[in-house]
Amino acid sequence: MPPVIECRNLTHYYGDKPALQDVSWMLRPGRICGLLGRNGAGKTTTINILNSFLTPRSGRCLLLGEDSHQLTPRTKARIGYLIEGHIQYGFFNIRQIERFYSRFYPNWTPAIYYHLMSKLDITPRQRIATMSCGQRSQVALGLILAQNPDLIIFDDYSMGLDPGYRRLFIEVIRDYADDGKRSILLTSHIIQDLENLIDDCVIYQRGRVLLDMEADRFRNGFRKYAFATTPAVADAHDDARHIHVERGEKHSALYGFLDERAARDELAARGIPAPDLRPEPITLEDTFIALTGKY
Ligand SMILES: Nc1ncnc2c1ncn2[C@@H]1O[C@H](COP(=O)(O)OP(=O)(O)OP(=O)(O)O)[C@@H](O)[C@H]1O
Repeated sequence: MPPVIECRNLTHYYGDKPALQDVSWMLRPGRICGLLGRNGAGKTTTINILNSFLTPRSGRCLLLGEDSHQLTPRTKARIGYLIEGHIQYGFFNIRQIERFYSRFYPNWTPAIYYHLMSKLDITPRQRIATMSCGQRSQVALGLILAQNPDLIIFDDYSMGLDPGYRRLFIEVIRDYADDGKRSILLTSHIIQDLENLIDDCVIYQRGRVLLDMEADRFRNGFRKYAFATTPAVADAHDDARHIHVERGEKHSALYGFLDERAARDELAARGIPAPDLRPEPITLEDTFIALTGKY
């Protein structure tokens, strides 16, 4: 099966400042992919190329096999985007906007929309402009899901959502992709939300792909080992091998795709004694911070 999204050697500059440098990755059909990275890493630039707001300096993106800047109407109808700003038509209420949108989409499925709306604490006549930020996001989500797209791209869906709405959003997305036929790309800084959602992750760092792998390999393979700090311990970051040593006051840590034996060998090779080395549990967010840095 051909990829649903394919970014090929994307390079983009704003003036003479590089934002993306030779970035390549793909989203396979039926998968949920998290595009992650610290502030300014290049995620929105990529999304803007995908939705053809931006033309890259070089390289290209294919969406459902077509160039992202030359999508046919048929292919456009198979893609839903949730980008900042959500809904422009704030003067409608939820019923009016549903009727308005329904005319543009051949596969429109109102039940998906109204199911989600039934979970919101709003009155039927309430205008979208008077709803809270989180409620407007849910309306936007409902309007996208009702289009029944094969591919949905969410840029920073979590902005302004409280934990309850974030949870609802995640559950709705998971259910939507449950049949394994729809594909989803999302960006978010709330890494813990993605822990049990994403199948794949692509992590950017300063406009380059730092890591691109199945989330299970990432979740299960990346480990943290703690050991007592001694004078021999110094901070060290080997981005190419994804190995990091963090010196703490009393306890230090080694992070990497390493089993315990490889962790001992790694420290020994660095001249760091660690007789008390022990594995410690690690979350997806810890992993992200270990790989991309705290500051
Ligand atoms: N219109 C622009 N003009 C100049 N520089 C820009 C412009 N848009 C983005 N940049 C710069 O390009 C780099 C990548 O920005 P981008 O918005 O793609 O990052 P991001 O990963 O989406 O960040 P965030 O998580 O903070 O939204 C940043 O250094 C940013 O300052």
